[in-house]
Amino acid sequence: MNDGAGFCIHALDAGYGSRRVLSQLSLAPATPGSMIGLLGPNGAGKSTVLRACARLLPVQGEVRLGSLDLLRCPRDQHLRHVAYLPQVLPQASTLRVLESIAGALRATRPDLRVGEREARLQAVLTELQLLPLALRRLDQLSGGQRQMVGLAQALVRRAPLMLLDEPTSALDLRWQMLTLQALRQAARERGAIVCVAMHDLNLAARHCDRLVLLGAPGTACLQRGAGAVAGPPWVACTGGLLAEGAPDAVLRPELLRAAYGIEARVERSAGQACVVLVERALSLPEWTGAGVHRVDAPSLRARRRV
Ligand SMILES: Nc1ncnc2c1ncn2[C@@H]1O[C@H](COP(=O)(O)OP(=O)(O)OP(=O)(O)O)[C@@H](O)[C@H]1O
Repeated sequence: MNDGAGFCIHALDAGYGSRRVLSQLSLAPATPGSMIGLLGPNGAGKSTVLRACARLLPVQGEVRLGSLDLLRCPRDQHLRHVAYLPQVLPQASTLRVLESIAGALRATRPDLRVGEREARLQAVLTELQLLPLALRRLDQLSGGQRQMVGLAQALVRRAPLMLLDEPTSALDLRWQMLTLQALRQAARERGAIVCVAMHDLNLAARHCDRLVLLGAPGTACLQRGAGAVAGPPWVACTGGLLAEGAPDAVLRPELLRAAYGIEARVERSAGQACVVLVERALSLPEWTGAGVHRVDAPSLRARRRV
């Protein structure tokens, strides 16, 4: 399915009305079969990157999958190539799990024969161990169970590019592991490119080939200057791309401090994966220094009057 096409984001601008969230964001190209973890604190813009690539926001810049221009290609082409899983859980409707996954596949791949659709449905339910829930109604599932159904709706499409927004946020440890194994498998066996926003740094370190770390807008950050490839020397900047590269190049105490405002140690597991141990949250002045946006009481009152 994937013709060897890399995923590129170049000079991407995106935001909401007059609020600019991403400014000239460029990332190193991702190769087929790779898994990229999108990291950063709340509000850094991870969802905005994914929504921009899913064409859910007005954006400027370039997003390509090989030769395909994902921002301007016909909608059906985009649907065929990109599976997007939003942060919100599938709606708690009276649909059965099986119907909701089948419906997602039918809507996005009407070209597939019935037999192929059935085979994919069976495969995804088996892989995610969802068979016991197949005939249950969505409005009678727990939050984590519905999150797994959302993941199944995305996986069943077998798109060459998968964009997933915190797919493990509501899951227990076993389902977290099953989810990441299924994504890894999609990358390894089908050559899919998987881009996943996450808050669990240790899961990201263990499963992703490459990490992209975004900083909170309005905070003082460190960046390697133009290109922001992970590694010193760091220079001051505000928000945006802090670092990208292999997990051990990105998960470094000074970068975690700049991005999240935490003091952390980074150690190695027996399998040599990075393990982040958070010691404490920094106070705002410690974290942001002079870069913090302060809103004093008079200016807040003045804004309320407008
Ligand atoms: N619909 C919206 N309208 C206006 N501003 C928005 C909207 N959605 C998000 N934002 C703002 O855009 C910025 C980036 O938000 P985004 O949801 O991309 O962050 P995130 O990194 O995914 O955060 P989180 O980890 O909390 O999900 C934030 O400052 C947020 O307040």
